Amino acid sequence: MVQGIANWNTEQTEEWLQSYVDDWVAFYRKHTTDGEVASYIPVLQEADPDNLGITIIGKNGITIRSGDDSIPFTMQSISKVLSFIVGCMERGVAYMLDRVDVEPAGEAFNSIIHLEMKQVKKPFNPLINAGAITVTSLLEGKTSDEKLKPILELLEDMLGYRPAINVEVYESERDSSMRNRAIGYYLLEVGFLESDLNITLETYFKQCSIEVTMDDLARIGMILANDGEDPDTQEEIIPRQVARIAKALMLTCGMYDASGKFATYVGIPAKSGVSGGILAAVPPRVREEELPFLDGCGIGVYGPALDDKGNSIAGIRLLRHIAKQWDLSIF
Ligand SMILES: NC(=O)CC[C@H](N)C(=O)O
Repeated sequence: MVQGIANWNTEQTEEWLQSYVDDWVAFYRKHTTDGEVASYIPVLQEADPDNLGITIIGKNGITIRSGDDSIPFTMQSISKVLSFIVGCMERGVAYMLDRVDVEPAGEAFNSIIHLEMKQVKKPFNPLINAGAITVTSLLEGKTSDEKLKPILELLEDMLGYRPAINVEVYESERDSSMRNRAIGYYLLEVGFLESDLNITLETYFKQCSIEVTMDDLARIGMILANDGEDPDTQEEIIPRQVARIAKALMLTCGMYDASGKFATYVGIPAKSGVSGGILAAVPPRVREEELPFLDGCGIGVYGPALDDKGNSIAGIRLLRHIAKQWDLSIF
């Protein structure tokens, strides 16, 4: 560690961190060839598999951006964190947790088997498709646009602008997602849905198609890391209890059936999506004095080449490296 860094100003610190991150992104970009872009939603196949980038937003406005940092992409499964948060804000935590469990499923994100085989009373968790579709059905509003509005408003509160829905991606998923329809029909049959199935699925496909950038994910991550408070304004955007449950879910279920490995080797609450995005929140804790500015930082990653679980292959390796180098694991 560099002597005296604790006394550096923001600019010096940024420069120092930036040089490391640039090297690491250049190195891990080569790893993108080990993965493949998602193809089951046809439009996602158009992404450039070589892309890799990261934004870190930390204390005192410290911002590190590296790699392909301005490419917009759709949230996909990352939106499940937001719909769950909005559900808790609208209905209350107890109402939501009565209807969706908080246990890792240990199956693929779009699995249906665990619902049937174990005859469960509620879906395993809000971050797999069965749970997320159930959560979407619990949101207030009669139309998909009414259900979606509070999600977009929450994003606007965090980001300072209201993100748009990528209509091409929405239509592509809507017209190809037989499996999500199958999950939806199963949920309907067992009585888990509280809204019309078609409206629920329409909302779910739209929330997955909300377009963001790595900077946006890093800001959301920073607010979650700080228990729902925007550290710049001290404003509470997400109730503390809800933000903490969201982080617990991200840590235990956020990377699908690779969540255990991610917790072990990276140790940061995170949520991925099949577009290649990763949202990560680094909760503050007592650290070596030299790196205080990374306490409570948010990280956004984009790398559309995925591993066989549906997580950004180079993105995960990059995060693992950064977490190790900078001691970011919460454990
Ligand atoms: N893992 C994901 O990102 C999945 C989201 C995608 N929209 C789906 O439902 O299949």
